Amino acid sequence: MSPLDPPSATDALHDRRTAIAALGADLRALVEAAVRTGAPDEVLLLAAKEAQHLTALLTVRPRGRAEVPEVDVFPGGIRMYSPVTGAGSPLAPPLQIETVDDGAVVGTCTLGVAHEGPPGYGHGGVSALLLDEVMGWACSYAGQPGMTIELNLSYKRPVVLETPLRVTARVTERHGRTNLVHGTIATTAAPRTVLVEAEAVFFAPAPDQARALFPSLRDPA
Ligand SMILES: CCCCCCCCCCCCCC(=O)SCCNC(=O)CCNC(=O)[C@H](O)C(C)(C)COP(=O)(O)OP(=O)(O)OC[C@H]1O[C@@H](n2cnc3c(N)ncnc32)[C@H](O)[C@@H]1OP(=O)(O)O
Repeated sequence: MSPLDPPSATDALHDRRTAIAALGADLRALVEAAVRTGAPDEVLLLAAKEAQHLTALLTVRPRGRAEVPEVDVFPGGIRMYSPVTGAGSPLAPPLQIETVDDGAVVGTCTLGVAHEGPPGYGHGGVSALLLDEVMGWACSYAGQPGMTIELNLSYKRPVVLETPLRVTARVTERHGRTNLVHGTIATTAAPRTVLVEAEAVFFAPAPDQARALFPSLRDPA
């Protein structure tokens, strides 16, 4: 099975993922509203109280720092709370891994004002986040899920907010457990005009290293 194919889910798992995604979508709308609001101070203070109430509501059986959520398929699969692809994460655009195009992994997303760097444009660190993720997927797709050990970016043109983006990555060379990966960000409307280009090195940990790094995984090998 390709790491891009979602595994079949039970009804309970499907329902849980659906509920997580619903909360994530509303939290993202809330974050975007919060960074754009012109509401008066008293409304901000009222919203802060409501946010405290929501935090208390959700602070029930929180998972441990390194615990892999039951709803996830790790590595190389669904990660509901990923800050990049996670449908349940208020931090994620979220980026959708859509297709494998001639050996390259392609993801799409649209950045909001919450991801702003220069006014009207995406933060350079957010571009790095998107590329790092899709480049990691390219390694998984090539059969070696790994961790980034080097990431170099060239920012050629600013990344416009509220514009559908296309992030691509492909493994260009493999040396043992090390993969060299090339990635780009463009708009979906002009996929040949590269806005950001990246070269990265990923390392696929050996089974012993993976066990030490991810002790909560059942079979990291
Ligand atoms: C189950 C597996 C799961 C995989 C994870 C899926 C994540 C999915 C999430 C995706 C999210 C997106 C992705 C993320 O966000 S990943 C998060 C960001 N990345 C990290 O946190 C990685 C931090 N680094 C490490 O933990 C260790 O370095 C690792 C574990 C990777 C290797 O450990 P260690 O160093 O002890 O192993 P080794 O001594 O055998 O070296 C191995 C080779 O690597 C070379 N080298 C090492 N470091 C560097 C460096 N800085 N620059 C250049 N090269 C470096 C080294 O020379 C050697 O090469 P060679 O001599 O063989 O040629």
